[in-house]
Amino acid sequence: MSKYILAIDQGTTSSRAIIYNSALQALTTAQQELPLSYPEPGWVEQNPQQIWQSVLGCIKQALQQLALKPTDIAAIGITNQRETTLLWHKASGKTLYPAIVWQDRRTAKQCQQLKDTGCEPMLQQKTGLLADPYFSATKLGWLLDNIPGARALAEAGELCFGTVDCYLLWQLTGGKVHATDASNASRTLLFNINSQRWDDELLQLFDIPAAIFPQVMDNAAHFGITDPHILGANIPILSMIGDQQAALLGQACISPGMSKSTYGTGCFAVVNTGATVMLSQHKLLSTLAWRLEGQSTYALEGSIFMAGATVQWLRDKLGIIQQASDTEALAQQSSYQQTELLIPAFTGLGTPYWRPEINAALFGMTRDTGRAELATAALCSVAYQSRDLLSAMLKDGVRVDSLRVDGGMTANRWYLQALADLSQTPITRCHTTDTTALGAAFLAALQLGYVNNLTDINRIWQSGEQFQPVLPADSAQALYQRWQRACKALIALEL
Ligand SMILES: Nc1ncnc2c1ncn2[C@@H]1O[C@H](COP(=O)(O)OP(=O)(O)O)[C@@H](O)[C@H]1O
Ligand SMILES: O=P(O)(O)OC[C@H](O)CO
Repeated sequence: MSKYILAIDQGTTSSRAIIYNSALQALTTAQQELPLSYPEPGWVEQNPQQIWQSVLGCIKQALQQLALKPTDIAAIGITNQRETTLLWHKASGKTLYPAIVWQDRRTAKQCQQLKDTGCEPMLQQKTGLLADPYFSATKLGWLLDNIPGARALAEAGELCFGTVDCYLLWQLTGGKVHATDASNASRTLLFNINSQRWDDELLQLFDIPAAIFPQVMDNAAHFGITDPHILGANIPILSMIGDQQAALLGQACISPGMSKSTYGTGCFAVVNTGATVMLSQHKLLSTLAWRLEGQSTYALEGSIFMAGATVQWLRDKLGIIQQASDTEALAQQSSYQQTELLIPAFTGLGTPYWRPEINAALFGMTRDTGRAELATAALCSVAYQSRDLLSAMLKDGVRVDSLRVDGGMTANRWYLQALADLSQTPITRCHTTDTTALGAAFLAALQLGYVNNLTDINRIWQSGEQFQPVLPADSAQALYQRWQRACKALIALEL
């Protein structure tokens, strides 16, 4: 009998396929890096075919690594980078344009207009989100307005809109299923998280025809079966969930008040708020954590656009490191007290600033500034931004006493100590950095009946290393105040 679960984790910089046994132990991982392109300042795109082919390649490689046949897989679960927007022809499956990636801020002006015309409170009330180019709505509007003929085709019902989960489902089912899940839908700025529907008033506001929208399903459901031409078997797809919500589940944050922070390309701190939507007064996002059997669990989220991506910038643009892990040894040669301070607003600033038009800046350079100081500034910038998120949560009445962390950047022990020190918060690393895939696999297991309910995740989650703050609180406070002054100065510059 087939009993393995295959989780697809389609992240911003890489795709992964992980095969789990029925006890949800990860047996093998296959991974492929994915490039991003930056065709104009502020634009971030990805090739949809490359996304799909990398996923397919990883699935085949993972099966090969365990010498399994596709028929050995009982179910597939999908988790993905969220908000990234695709538009394709219903008949051919051909995309009309590259995927517009979540970090893209080409629609900053439209979002400013929404703010100027006083729409933001209504947007927040309906969707839990804010008027920012991060979300899918204005990206989709841009596609319809800028690709010749797209709007007419959309109105005629000949196009499909989808985020990456939806696009992968379409590909895996051979173009038979156009569906998304509630957690991904909740990141589009078009989905009403109270009524759990695509919102007509929002579709009108953003001028988007209803005909292009996918069906919205629970996070554990029968989404479809794989086309046998693709993998050589009919495998059911039984879960889909946005990567940050998947990590919340994979980190066993299933009770209200529990929180995690994932450090991949960006950083996303998410706290479970239970069955009620909690609207932030301090620029956090309210989002759907998951919907199971029609019952929604909500979350509060703080989003940082450049976490591990800042480390990639050191590698790919400055060329001062060979690989991301080199930052650890470099940072050991400097200290938090260094004068250099990096504000990595390479794709604008997210929570709590929401300033898509701001660019990055490096303050406090001296003649001695070198590789070590730049690496330290990069790592500390992610810790300071994390403190921004935790402070916003505290102002909203949510105290994070200790934080569960995961994601590629948490392989860096120096960074995790800096995070504990600069945020003055005890940090617990999960036994696996792949909590995202685990969340998706767990939901597929729930649908298969391998686990009974969400509390079973507590049997699977294991604590890894812990990091306690050792920097005195007043020193951390002084450093953080310097960070805040620098952010304020950069925003005030309006260059
Ligand atoms: N040892 C390390 N130190 C700092 N950053 C790291 C380290 N290892 C990986 N990273 C960063 O983690 C990110 C990859 O993490 P991952 O969780 O795979 O991201 P994503 O899912 O967004 O593609 C990269 O941006 C990389 O720079
Ligand atoms: O690629 P990640 O893991 O940084 O996640 C991207 C987020 O889903 C964007 O909202």
